[in-house]
Amino acid sequence: WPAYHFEKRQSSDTPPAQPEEPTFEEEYDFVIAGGGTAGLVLANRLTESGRFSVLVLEAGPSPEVVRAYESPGGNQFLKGSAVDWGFQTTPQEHLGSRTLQYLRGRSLGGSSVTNGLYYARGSAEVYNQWAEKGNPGWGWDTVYPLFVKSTKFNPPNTPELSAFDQEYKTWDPSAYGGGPLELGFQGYVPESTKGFVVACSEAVGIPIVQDLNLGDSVGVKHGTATLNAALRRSSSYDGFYQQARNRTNLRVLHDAPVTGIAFSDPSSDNTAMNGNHTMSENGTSSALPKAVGVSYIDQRTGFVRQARARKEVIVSMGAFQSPQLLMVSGIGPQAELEKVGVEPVHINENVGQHLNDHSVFSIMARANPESSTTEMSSSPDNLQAAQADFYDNLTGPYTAPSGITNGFQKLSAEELQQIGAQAIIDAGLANQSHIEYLFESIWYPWIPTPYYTALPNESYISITASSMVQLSRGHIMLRTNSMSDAPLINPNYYADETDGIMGIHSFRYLREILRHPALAQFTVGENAGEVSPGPAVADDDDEAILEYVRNNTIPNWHASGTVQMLPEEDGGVVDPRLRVYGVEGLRVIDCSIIPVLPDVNILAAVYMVAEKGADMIREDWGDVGLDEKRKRGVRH
Ligand SMILES: Cc1cc2nc3c(=O)[nH]c(=O)nc-3n(C[C@H](O)[C@H](O)[C@H](O)COP(=O)(O)OP(=O)(O)OC[C@H]3O[C@@H](n4cnc5c(N)ncnc54)[C@H](O)[C@@H]3O)c2cc1C
Repeated sequence: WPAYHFEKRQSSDTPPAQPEEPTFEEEYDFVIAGGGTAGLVLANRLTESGRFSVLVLEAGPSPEVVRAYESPGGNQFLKGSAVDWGFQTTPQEHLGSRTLQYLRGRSLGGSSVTNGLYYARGSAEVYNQWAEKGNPGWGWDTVYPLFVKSTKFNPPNTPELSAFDQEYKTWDPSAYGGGPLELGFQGYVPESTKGFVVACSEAVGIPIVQDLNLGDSVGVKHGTATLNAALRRSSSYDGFYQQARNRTNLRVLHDAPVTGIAFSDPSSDNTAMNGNHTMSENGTSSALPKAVGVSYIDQRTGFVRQARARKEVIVSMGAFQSPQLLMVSGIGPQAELEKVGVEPVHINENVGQHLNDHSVFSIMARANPESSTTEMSSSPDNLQAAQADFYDNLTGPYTAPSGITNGFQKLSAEELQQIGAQAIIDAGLANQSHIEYLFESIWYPWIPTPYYTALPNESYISITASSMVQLSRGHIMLRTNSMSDAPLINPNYYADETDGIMGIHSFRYLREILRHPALAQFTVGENAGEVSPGPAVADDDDEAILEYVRNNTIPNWHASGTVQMLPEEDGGVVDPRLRVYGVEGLRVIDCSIIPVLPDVNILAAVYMVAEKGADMIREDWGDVGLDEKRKRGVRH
């Protein structure tokens, strides 16, 4: 087992280093920058065989500083907490210049610790497109076993299943394996949720299906959640990290933000931060600069440290900070690097570009208190009672997030053409689901709406639409050359006209779902209880509908594509083995590499990307035969 160098290599009797030469205090085979969803999957898989040493550097704390993360009902307390980055977008040109809060997990486990708990894989067609666009080995048939491998399904443990449970809490056991990520169903389900499922089916024609995780993403059913059998969140921290944490070849540091990547320079024998100079590890010269380590701040001591990666640096800092780290380290668009005075290592105009995301907007309706979970959060007493129910008996509304029952609708080619959305067909997005409908048993989202003010003595439900074929693209740009400053985040929602067409169309479908008697029976007042927008927006007034959509849009939190896996000439930053173009020894493995957004929420895809990334790294470094070892019962 290779020894680590935890101590400073230099002592008083060694000659001082050249000024531009980093002092690597530690050495590992792999250094992973970012201990989030993907980062901790990699940490687990790369230390599994015992052949490699791995350092994970995570900017945020342990998630246990915000214990609300573990309970489904505690989800409402995470935004703005110590485990959220507190990002804001730039003013959104097509949303009335609104600045949006953009949530991102900031702890070990990253956004898998703070997300909405919904788990689904999307359509086979999407992954087949990943492959067709120049990424062999990423088609559905190849990646499906990796989805299975990472997950384990927990059947509901309620002794007597309700009618709803029996009808809609369904799953196909063959779609899940014995992996560290646990899946199951939320506990408490308000009756209105069933109304939503039936309304999706009868009003909009979305089929009720047994399972959405088999490669066909069209359908509606009760959602699969990242919950364990005790209804606690299963994140990459709870699953992948806990399984691996005692391995002696894994070192995980939280409160350790990465500040830059060190590169070797093939034309020189030195190593420097930001790619100025260096030599490769074994002294051989290479045609390309090689990532040889990272710098980071150890926040427990306040000291800046530098860790050497003998084999590779892996960046897993998510859609905003992965491209930011590449850029401040010298890989990015020329103008962007020049703007902040970063010396280039490799100019690639695609870094930070092509930001692809889903956004949502909702309509809200007054509801019977028992059909909603509004009351749970309406007073400290109510919340304490709900928490007691959860922690003492595992019952009550705190056993559920506010909503993870979603329906996915596919529009026919004729319908897309008829509404003026030919661009979606042209973009190759005809054979997948097009609109996601989400049910929330509360007022959602939490932003103020100019149409109605939620009142403390009323209960609400909300139904939400999200286009799964959004064509607008945004970007990430640098504010400064420091990782301490948040990047400029511009998702650019509704820049593309077709997104507006889809918004108007899905608004009308939302109303049809709400007005269907199966759901309307749980509402209070006229117009199926609709208070936002209510009568201010007529069914046939496209302009007013679009205005409403623009006023109520927030992110669906699926930012991706800023370090796309595509040929460089087609907009790519990483190749099909997730290696960054133009340099050696550097991969990016997280949501930022996704080249075509899945037609669903993207957590499952991120776990799959990390599983595949780990497989490829092990293959490239000769760590094969793992399955053989498993068969022989070798344990690590
Ligand atoms: C509020 C919210 C709700 C969501 N809901 C759902 C859902 O219900 N279902 C679903 O499928 N998807 C959902 N998503 C999306 C999904 O959770 C994310 O796409 C996915 O978790 C991203 O994984 P990642 O590994 O790419 O990034 P992350 O998990 O965000 O990990 C990146 C990590 O890098 C760390 N980092 C950043 N900068 C540095 C630095 N300088 N040094 C060291 N570390 C750094 C971060 O702190 C973080 O831990 C949601 C996301 C959010 C934010």
